[in-house]
Parts: sequence; structure tokens; C-alpha cells
Amino acid sequence: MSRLSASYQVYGKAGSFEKKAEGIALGLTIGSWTDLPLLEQEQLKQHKGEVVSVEEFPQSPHPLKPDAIKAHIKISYPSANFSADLPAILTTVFGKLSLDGEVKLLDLDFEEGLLKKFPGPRFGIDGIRGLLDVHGRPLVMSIFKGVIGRDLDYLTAQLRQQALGGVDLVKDDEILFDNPLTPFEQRITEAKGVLHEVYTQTGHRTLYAVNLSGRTSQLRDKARRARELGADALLFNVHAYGLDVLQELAEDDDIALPLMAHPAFSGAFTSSPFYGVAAPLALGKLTRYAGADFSLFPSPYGSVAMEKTAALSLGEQLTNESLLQPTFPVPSAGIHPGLVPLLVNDFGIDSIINAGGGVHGHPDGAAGGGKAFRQAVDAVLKDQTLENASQQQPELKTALELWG
Ligand SMILES: CSCCC(=O)C(=O)COP(=O)(O)O
Ligand SMILES: [Mg+2]
Repeated sequence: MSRLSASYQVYGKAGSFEKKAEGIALGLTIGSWTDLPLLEQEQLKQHKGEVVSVEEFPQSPHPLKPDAIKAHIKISYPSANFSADLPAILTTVFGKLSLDGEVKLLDLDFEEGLLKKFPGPRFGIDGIRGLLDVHGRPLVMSIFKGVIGRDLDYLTAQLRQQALGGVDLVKDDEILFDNPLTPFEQRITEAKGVLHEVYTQTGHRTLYAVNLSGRTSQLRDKARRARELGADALLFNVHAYGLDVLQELAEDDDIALPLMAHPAFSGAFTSSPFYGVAAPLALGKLTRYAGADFSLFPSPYGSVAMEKTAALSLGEQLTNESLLQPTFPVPSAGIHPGLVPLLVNDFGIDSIINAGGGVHGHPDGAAGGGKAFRQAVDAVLKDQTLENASQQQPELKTALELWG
């Protein structure tokens, strides 16, 4: 019978974990707080969770409880217990349990049969590269900044400057929602015009990801309309809505646009060392399974840093060998050109350098900021130090002087 395995981190006394694991395996499947009649127990046996492994880490004591140590436990659940959708899966493996003290969901292993029920990215890394016709280098993306309360003229002027800097993608900030000054549909059509003009002028293509926002019941129609209007891509605050909403959008052939998953709200359930869901699982594996073509997450370096091992594992979950296409890793937040060598070293050529403040805060404006990032990427690909490259590249030099 096909099964789904879940790995958890728990704390407790050495030697107590087998019993704890058995309690979870039973409690999340056929168990109850009281004994069930014998007949029912027999019938329910095939639905029982099984303890796969228990590993104690005596060298990792709990920081606040002197007699508790860390352990990892793995439990497998029969696929017959749930329907093949993420709400059912998450409720099975971490429903009630997520409320039951210090337990963190670390990972899920989907068997091939179950994995095939998930769409994965429609475009993936190759598909996005194909749309841009950019190969062999990390992409560069910039983010609109300071556009709340501004009109379409301001927005399009800012877009033009970003595109003139040579960035490959521009995305809405996740906090820009549908509003009377810059309505969703007009953002798409106006941006299209500007980006076409820049393309005609420079030969450089830039794609724009518009923020798909509003009530869940309206998202599908809005996204289909975006497609009709010729939108390039959709930004989506997936963790505020839920992964299944992303999956619905990804599977819809009438939408069929690249989907960019923003990590907003995810810190609420990934950041604790003791509770919630591990970031590589939530923002990496599951975001990929649900169909994101891009996944943004805090890089290990900038203003909202993620612990480096977690960030690297997240990147790995987005790109490792799988039946599903890879998702572009987009390490973000507080990124400036001086960080490009570290980012490329960590996340490779198939990643996206993404910056808001690091583009708009450049003394030569957003166009100068974009150029500085592209120059930093070129330097890394040529194995040059940024310091050396900046001797010939004034925008990069200015950025390094400002941010290091
Ligand atoms: C926490 S990852 C999200 C990145 C993001 O949305 C953003 O606005 C980053 O802006 P910054 O000015 O820090 O590049
Ligand atoms: Mg943002």
C-alpha cells in the first residue's frame, strides 16, 4: 500500500521518543483519547500510521529545559487516509499535532504515485529562460518601491528606469494591492506598453510580474483576465492564501502564466526553531509541488536573513532532481551588488538576483542600479573580483562605494 512519510523534530527526555512517536502515529490516524472497541480496532489497522525511525541527538539539548534533548522521528501514513491534495495531506501529518507543544514538521516524502498528482511549475527554469531568451547567467529582477499612493504615470516612469537598467524581470512589491490609482488591469496594459518601448529602443526584454491579489473567489477570473490582457507573470502571496490556491492557479490552462511565489506571512509558521514547518519544506518543496515557477525567500545575507543551512536547503528543494520541473530560487531582501558573488556561489547560475532598495537606492537612479547588478553578474561569470570589474564599470563602482 502506498504511504507518505513525515519527519518531525521534537524535544523530550532521552529514551522517551519511541513512545512519543507511537503516540503520534496512532493519534493522527486511528487513535482516540479513549480505547475503541476491539472490533473497530481490527478494521482500522490498515489505516494506522507506522513509526519508521527515531533518532536522538544527545549533543543537542533543549536551550531552556535541562533534561530535554532533540530527536527526529519519521512516521509513514497510508495514502488511503487522505485525498491527494495539500490541505488533506497537511491536516493528516500536521493537523492537530501542530497545536501539541514543541513539534516542528521538517520534511515530507511523497511517493511517485502521489507526486504525480501535483503540477509542479508550468514553465520552470528552462521555460522562464526561454521566454526571456537569457541563458547561462543568473537573472536579475528588481522590485517597484514607493509606489503606494502613486498613479500610473509614476509607476510607468519607475518601470521604464528599471527596464533601462537591463534587469530581466520587474515585480510588484507584495504590498501593492488592487487600488484606484494603479488598478490591476491597467498596470498590466500600461506596463506592457512601456516594456515594449524599451525593447524597441534597446533590444532588451524585461518581463513584469503583477501582484494577483483580492478575495480568493475572484483570483481565478482575475488571473484569466490578466492572461487575456497579455500579462507576463503573476506575483502571488501564496502563504497568505494557502498552497492549494497556488495549485489551482497553476493547473488552470486558461491562466497558464508564470507564477512567482512571495514568502509574505510564511515567517509566522516557519521561523521558530521549535514550532511550525521547516522553511525548505514550506517555501521550497511544497511551493514547487504546488506549481510556483519562482520562489522568493530571505537570503542568508540581507536585511531579513534566513539561516544559511536552511536557505541552501530551500534552494536545493526548489531545484533538485524530480519528476517535476525546477523552480527558480530567488534569494531576496536587502540585496545589493556587493552580495552577488556570495549569492551565485550559494545558489548557482540558475537563480535570480532580486533587489528593491539595492536598485532604487543607487545614486544614478534605478537604471544605474540595474546596470550595477548586471555588471556584478558579468564580473562573477568572468571570475573577476567586483573590485577589479568596477574599475571599468562606473555604476558598479558607485554601488560598491555606497554598500560595500
Ligand atoms: C523576504 S523576501 C521578499 C523580498 C521583497 O519582497 C522585497 O521587497 C525586498 O526588498 P528589498 O528592498 O529589501 O530588496
Ligand atoms: Mg517586497
